[in-house]
Amino acid sequence: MSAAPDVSPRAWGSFRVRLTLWAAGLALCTLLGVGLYAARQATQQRAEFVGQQLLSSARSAAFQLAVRLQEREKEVEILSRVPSLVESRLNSPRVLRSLQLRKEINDEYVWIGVADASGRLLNATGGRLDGADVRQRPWFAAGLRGPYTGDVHDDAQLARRLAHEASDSLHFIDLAAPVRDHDGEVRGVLAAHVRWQRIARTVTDAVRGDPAALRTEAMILARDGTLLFPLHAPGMRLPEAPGPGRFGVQNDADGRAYLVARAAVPATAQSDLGWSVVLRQPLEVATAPISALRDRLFIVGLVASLLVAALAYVLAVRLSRPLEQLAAAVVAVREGRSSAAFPQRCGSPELEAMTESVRAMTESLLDREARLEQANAQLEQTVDDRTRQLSAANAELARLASQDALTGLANRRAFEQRAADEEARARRTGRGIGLLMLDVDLFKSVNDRFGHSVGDRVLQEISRLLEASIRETDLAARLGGEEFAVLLPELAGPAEAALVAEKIRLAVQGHGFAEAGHVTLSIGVAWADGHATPVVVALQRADEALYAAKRRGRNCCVSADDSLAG
Ligand SMILES: Nc1nc2c(ncn2[C@@H]2O[C@H](COP(=O)(O)OP(=O)(O)OP(=O)(O)O)[C@@H](O)[C@H]2O)c(=O)[nH]1
Repeated sequence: MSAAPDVSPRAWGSFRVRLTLWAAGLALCTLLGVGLYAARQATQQRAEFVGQQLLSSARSAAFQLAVRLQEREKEVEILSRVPSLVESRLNSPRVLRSLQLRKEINDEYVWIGVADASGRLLNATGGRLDGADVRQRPWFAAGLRGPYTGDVHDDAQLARRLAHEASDSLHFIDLAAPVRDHDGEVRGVLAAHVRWQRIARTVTDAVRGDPAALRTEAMILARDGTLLFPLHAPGMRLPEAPGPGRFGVQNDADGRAYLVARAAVPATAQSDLGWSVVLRQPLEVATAPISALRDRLFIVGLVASLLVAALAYVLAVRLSRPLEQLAAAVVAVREGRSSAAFPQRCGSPELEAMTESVRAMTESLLDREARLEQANAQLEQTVDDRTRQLSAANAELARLASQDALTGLANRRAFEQRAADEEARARRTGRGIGLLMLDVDLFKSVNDRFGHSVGDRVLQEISRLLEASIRETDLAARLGGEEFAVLLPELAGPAEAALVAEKIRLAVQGHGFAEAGHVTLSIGVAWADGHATPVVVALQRADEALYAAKRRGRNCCVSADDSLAG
């Protein structure tokens, strides 16, 4: 037999909690899934947008850097053609004055000097380099041929001589232009060293002005990809920097992700150094608005999930309550309680249909059970009746088995049974049993004269006389035909038995039979004490005494002892 289902409140509570958790979890997963997908898309678009902005800023910074460099190139080229340099001696104070004025106008120049065509420095701002041999300087050889712009280089010796010690001040750009006389003959070379830091700062200034460039780093790369600016890590290379005019996402050596945009610095009128400006911004900064949006979406999703959970709980309660009532009603029916109450309102047609079906099924089962109980009760009543009838029939059978049909007296079998019982009692009590054997005298003639039926009625009347003559504790029996016997238990002695016999004889003798007149009895009397004379023997003796009475002329009582004596 299968176990009954658990319909306890705990089970229903678990159902509600599970439904609520499923709904909340589903809502949270859906919202998070959609939110994360949307945030991912928005992050990509934001990165694209910011990348374009960075690229645009990089292009602008590269252009400004080119303009700045070109301005310096133009200044040196113009300075090489001023009248003082064309006309005066290159080592004259006038030339020095022109150089110094030029340097004072723009502090990007760290040094301006002029060398003669043989490579000897004749005049220079600061005066410390005068007379120096500059033939090995790249700017000198190039400056003899035409305007020259050298790439960024460090010059510790120059810096020391100019009393510059900061590392970012050790880097310079060399500009040079030939100094010609009116005939166009080269007289010397004008050279200027520009502080690279000042030139390069153009790109940071350009980026700093962009409010969107939060935590944006500006860099300048040489043609070979090495870092020219800033100079805190000279010689550094950006890993997989995008090509000029492009942007992308890169990780630095520490694994931090950056949006990187690279723009080529346009060539100036006299130089093409192959620089490029690189701007990079941490990806997390670039996509910070999306991250904030994602966080807000997460909170909104969480709140929405809680709302969905609350709604799901209300729904679960509404769904489970009628089911709970239905289950309780079914349990009440199963336990035979009369308090089974089916839910009245279920909230949905399906549940109401199911409730109605269960109610109808229950009523049908209860009706069948009642009818079965009624049938059982009827069956039990019938069985009881039949048992009673059977008991009565058995009792009747027992009675018939122990009773003489004609006279209603005990029959031989009942007499012998009773005699055996009394014999056992006599052995215990020591009181004897009187036994009488009786026979109707000349009964054949009664039959012959009045008919057999009159004879029967005579036998019946004699039986009543016998019963009337003895105690209730005595027993009269018809042994067969016209022969009777009487058992007289608990007598004091054989004399008492003889007295009873005589009493019976007199009663029959004195009785007037309606149809047959007078009838007499012959009676044999014997005594049983349960020890020396058992009942069987006493009956034998009584029978013999009866025959003795017959022989003496009938209508008399003969005791066994007398008969033996006679
Ligand atoms: N009506 C009637 N007669 C019976 C019944 N049983 C035995 N008898 C008759 O009783 C008679 C007995 O006769 P007997 O044995 O000759 O004895 P008796 O005529 O009584 O003579 P004694 O006993 O010598 O005095 C028989 O005629 C039996 O038919 C009975 O149940 N009813």
